[in-house]
Amino acid sequence: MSSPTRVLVLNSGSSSLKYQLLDMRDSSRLAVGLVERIGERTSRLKHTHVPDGSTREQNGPIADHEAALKAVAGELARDGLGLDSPELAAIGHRVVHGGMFFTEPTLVDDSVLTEIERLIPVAPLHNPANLTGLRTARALRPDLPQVAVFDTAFHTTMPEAAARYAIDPKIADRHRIRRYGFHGTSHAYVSRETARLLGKDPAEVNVIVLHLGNGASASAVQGGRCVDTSMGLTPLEGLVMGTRSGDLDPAVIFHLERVGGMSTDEIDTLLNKRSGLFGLCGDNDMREIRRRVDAGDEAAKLAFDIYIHRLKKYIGAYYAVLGRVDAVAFTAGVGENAAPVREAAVAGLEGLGLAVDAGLNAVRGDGPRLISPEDARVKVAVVPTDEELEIATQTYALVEKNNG
Ligand SMILES: Nc1ncnc2c1ncn2[C@@H]1O[C@H](COP(=O)(O)OP(=O)(O)O)[C@@H](O)[C@H]1O
Ligand SMILES: CC(=O)OP(=O)(O)O
Ligand SMILES: [Mg+2]
Repeated sequence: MSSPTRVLVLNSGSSSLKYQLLDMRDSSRLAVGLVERIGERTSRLKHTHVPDGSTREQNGPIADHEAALKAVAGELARDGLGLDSPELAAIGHRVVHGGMFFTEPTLVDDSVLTEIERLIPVAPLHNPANLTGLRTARALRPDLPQVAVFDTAFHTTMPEAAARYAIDPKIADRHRIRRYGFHGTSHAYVSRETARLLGKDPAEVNVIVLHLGNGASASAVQGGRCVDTSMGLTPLEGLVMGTRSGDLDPAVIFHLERVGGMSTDEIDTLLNKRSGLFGLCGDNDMREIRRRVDAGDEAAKLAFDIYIHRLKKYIGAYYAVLGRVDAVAFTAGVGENAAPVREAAVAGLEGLGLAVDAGLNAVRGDGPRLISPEDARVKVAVVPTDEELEIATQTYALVEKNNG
C-alpha cells in the first residue's frame, strides 16, 4: 500500500475546537468543522463533509476538550473518515506557547507533553486546551505521529533587542521572562503569501502583518524572518483585542491591587477576558461594533477609535523597525472582512507612502488582493490566513522526513 497522505489538524482554543482533515497530495479539504462554547450548556458542533458539501450540527452540552474531540471523531467516522483510517498519516496540533524550547514542528512524546505543561502559567487560556487535545488524540490513535506546531516558533528569530524586556536579565532568565510572540503560524503564512502576491521572493520583501482576529497581533517580517511582534510573554501584550486590553502601564496592576482592592486572579480575568473591545463597549464582535458606530453609539465609537489608534501606532513602530516596508497585510476575521478598520488604520499615513483605494477596499473577495492605489509606494493587502493548511503542511513535511 502507498503511504498515507491525510492529516487531521486540531486547533484548540480556550472554549473552542476547530478542525480540518486534509489530503496532502493536493492540500484539498475532506472535512472541516468547529466545536463552540465547550464547557457551557449551549455547546455546538458544526461539521462539513467538504467533497459533497453536506453539513451536520450537534447542539447540547459538551463538557470539555476531550468530549469535544471524541464527538469530532464520531462525526468523521460517519463520513467514513474516522481516526482509525489507514489513510491518516498524522495529527497536527496547534500549540500556542512553546517557550524558547520549541523552534520547529515537533513530534510529540511524553517529554514534549511535560514541557508544554510547564508553560501553562504563561498561556493559561490556551495551553491546557492544547494539552487535552494532544492527550486525547494520542489515546485514540497511539500508533499515529502527533505533531505540535507552535505559535511561538516563527518569532524565535527576533533579535534580543526586541525580545527582551528592560528588566534585570538574571531575574528575567530565572523566570524565563521574555517576549515570545504568538500567531506565528499565521504571520509566517501571511508574510509568505504577501510576497507571492507582490511577485517576489519572501527573502526580498519586508512586510508588516496585522493578524486581527479575536486575539490580535502585529509583526514586522524582514526578508521572511520575524524581527518584532506585538504579543509578549503572554498573548496579552500589544494591540487592543476582542476581550484583552493589550498594552498598558504595568503600574495599572499595582494600582488595582493596592487602591482597587482586587486580587491578582481578578485582575488577570479583567485584563484577559473583560477588557479590550468588550470591556470598552460590551461587544467584542467587530460587526456589531460597526453597526453601533453607524447608528451613532458613543461607547462603540470610542472603542473603535482606541482599537484603531493602537493599530496605527504599531504600523508606525514597525515601519521604523523595518526601515523599508514593501507591504502591510491585513488578515484574520477582522483584517479580512472589516473594510472600515483597514481604511481607518491607514488613514493619514500618506507621508509614509501608505494609502487605501476606497473602491478596492470595499470589494469583498476570497483570495489575497491589493487594496492600495496602483502607484502606491507601500502596498496594502488583504491576505486571508490559513493556519490549518500551514499546520498540515508542516506536520506532513515532518512525517515524510522521518519516513526517509
Ligand atoms: N464581516 C465581518 N466584519 C467585521 N468583523 C468580522 C467579520 N467577520 C468576522 N469578523 C470578526 O472576526 C472575529 C473573529 O476572527 P477569527 O480570526 O475567526 O478569530 P479567532 O481565530 O481568534 O476566533 C470576530 O470576533 C469578528 O469581530
Ligand atoms: C495566541 C492567541 O491569542 O490566540 P487566539 O487568537 O486564537 O486566541
Ligand atoms: Mg485565530
